[in-house]
Amino acid sequence: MATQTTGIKVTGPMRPEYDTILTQEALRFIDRLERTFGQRRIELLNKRNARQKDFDRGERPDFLEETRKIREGNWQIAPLPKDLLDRRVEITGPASDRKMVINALNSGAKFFMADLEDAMSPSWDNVIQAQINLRDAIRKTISFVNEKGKRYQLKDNCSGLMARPRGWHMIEKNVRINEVPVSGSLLDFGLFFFHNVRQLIENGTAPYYYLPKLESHLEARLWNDVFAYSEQYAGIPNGTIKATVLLETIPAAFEMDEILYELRDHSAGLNCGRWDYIFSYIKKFRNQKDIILPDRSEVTMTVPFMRAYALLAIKTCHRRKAPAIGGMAAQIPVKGNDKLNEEAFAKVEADKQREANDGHDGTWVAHPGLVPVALKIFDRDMPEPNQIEKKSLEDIRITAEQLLAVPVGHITESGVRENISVGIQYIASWLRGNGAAPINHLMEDAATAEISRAQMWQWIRHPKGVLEDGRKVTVELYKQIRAEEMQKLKQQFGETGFVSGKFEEAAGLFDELTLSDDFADFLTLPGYARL
Ligand SMILES: CC(=O)SCCNC(=O)CCNC(=O)[C@H](O)C(C)(C)COP(=O)(O)OP(=O)(O)OC[C@H]1O[C@@H](n2cnc3c(N)ncnc32)[C@H](O)[C@@H]1OP(=O)(O)O
Ligand SMILES: O=CC(=O)O
Ligand SMILES: [Mg+2]
Repeated sequence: MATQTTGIKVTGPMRPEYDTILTQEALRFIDRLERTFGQRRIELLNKRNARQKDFDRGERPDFLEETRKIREGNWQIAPLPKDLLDRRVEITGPASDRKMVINALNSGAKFFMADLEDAMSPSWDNVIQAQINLRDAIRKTISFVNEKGKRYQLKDNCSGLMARPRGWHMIEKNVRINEVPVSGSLLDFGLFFFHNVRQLIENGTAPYYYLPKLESHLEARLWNDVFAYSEQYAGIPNGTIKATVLLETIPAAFEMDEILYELRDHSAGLNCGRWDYIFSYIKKFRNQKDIILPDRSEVTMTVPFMRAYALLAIKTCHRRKAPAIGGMAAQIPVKGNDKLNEEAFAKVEADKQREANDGHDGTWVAHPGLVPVALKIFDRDMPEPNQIEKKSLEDIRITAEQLLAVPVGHITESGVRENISVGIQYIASWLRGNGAAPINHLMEDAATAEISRAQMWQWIRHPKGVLEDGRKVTVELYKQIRAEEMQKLKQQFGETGFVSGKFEEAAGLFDELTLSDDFADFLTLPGYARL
């Protein structure tokens, strides 16, 4: 690989093994990426801000006139490599948790999406431990011994691997060039690529990624250019890297074709990231007087705007011969309560059944116990490796109005309580270094917590933020319910657990996110300053 002296510096602590990831050569590559692409990243983030101002003035997104030719053209993505043809079940989990990485790869899922994004709190130790874990997993040397002496290692036939780097908005403050933090996305992508590209190719696969939170095809173009540059740097053919874009923001829903087109040499399709998508709907339209969402529990995949987006993703992908992967049901197994457990499994099953019927080519699960549930449905209803040829959805037409349709529903006191309590509990977990948390028997990650805090912000300020019993959601009501919910948490966790669990700190951040008139783009931005 090329050499060049650099001004890149690691300012985070170096613990055992960190020097095997943060090598001079790897840092040189990150330096090249940052110097080549860093400025474009900032410009694209500025474009997001400008677009938000349009939405705040009442504008609604629509399909772009300037890219009509791409939407109407007859092109396809490059043929998929053999191991990406069948993705019927993918399991996800934080890449920093060594035991979980092994369990995920042994789970029977086709792929493990190793998360360096919303299921992983980006503490320095998590960021580097994740890279150590993935490097060892790819070389099949990974092992783990738990407190009882149980040894974990990989089975012979384990899942394929995909990595999800942080989104374009995140920085890595512990690696700097001329004192300026590098992009979290480029660091995560780059370290994984640098250390594993050769080994992955030797294993008969390649570097595969999931790309989160894209808001436009120009952001996809930036990723594509990063991929092409990296392939050249490593001396491997263009198109070796493959990436699945998480279709999880409202503006991106209007640019599905364009995103696939930009990445056509590197595309492995789209995934319906439902939780961020709901968050994006609230965030983008938070200042529009006719748009408001009901309780989080009522915004399911069957409400019209969510349904429209999933169907459009399948239709668009299949027209371009790309896979359309489904999303994550929040239910996880419930230990020690058969009835609740059965209900949770039934909900996941219904979700996966809907996805298979609609034409998705595979789906996500949050827990190894759910792999068989999703497998059973896709094995039965998708005997072929995918449904790209079978489900064109040609007769379905999705309009801009359908993508934006405001769902009807209720805002309730229990919805307010749940948002406050779950939001604070999740942020506390995140501040403790754990970005995926089971709360009230549901999987919570940064995206689900974003919904909770964004709803509170909007309900307080929006004229229609009124409870079904007629009370307006106000700052006073928020403060009263927050105090009551904090009291409950104190009782539940005890005085010591409450203090060590960082609940006060989390509530402070939740207050800031809810009460400040400036809506924070992501909770992980002020959160990261506290890590
Ligand atoms: C909106 C989005 O971005 S979705 C994608 C991001 N979200 C995620 O990736 C969440 C992934 N899921 C998880 O992290 C976990 O399942 C949680 C946090 C929700 C629940 O975790 P736990 O409470 O530890 O689950 P539980 O106690 O049932 O674990 C039982 C076993 O399953 C394993 N396990 C649980 N979830 C996973 C997983 N996703 N991958 C691999 N193994 C897992 C545990 O390691 C544990 O193993 P052990 O029996 O060998 O000790
Ligand atoms: O990343 C997945 C989501 O639902 O958000
Ligand atoms: Mg997401």
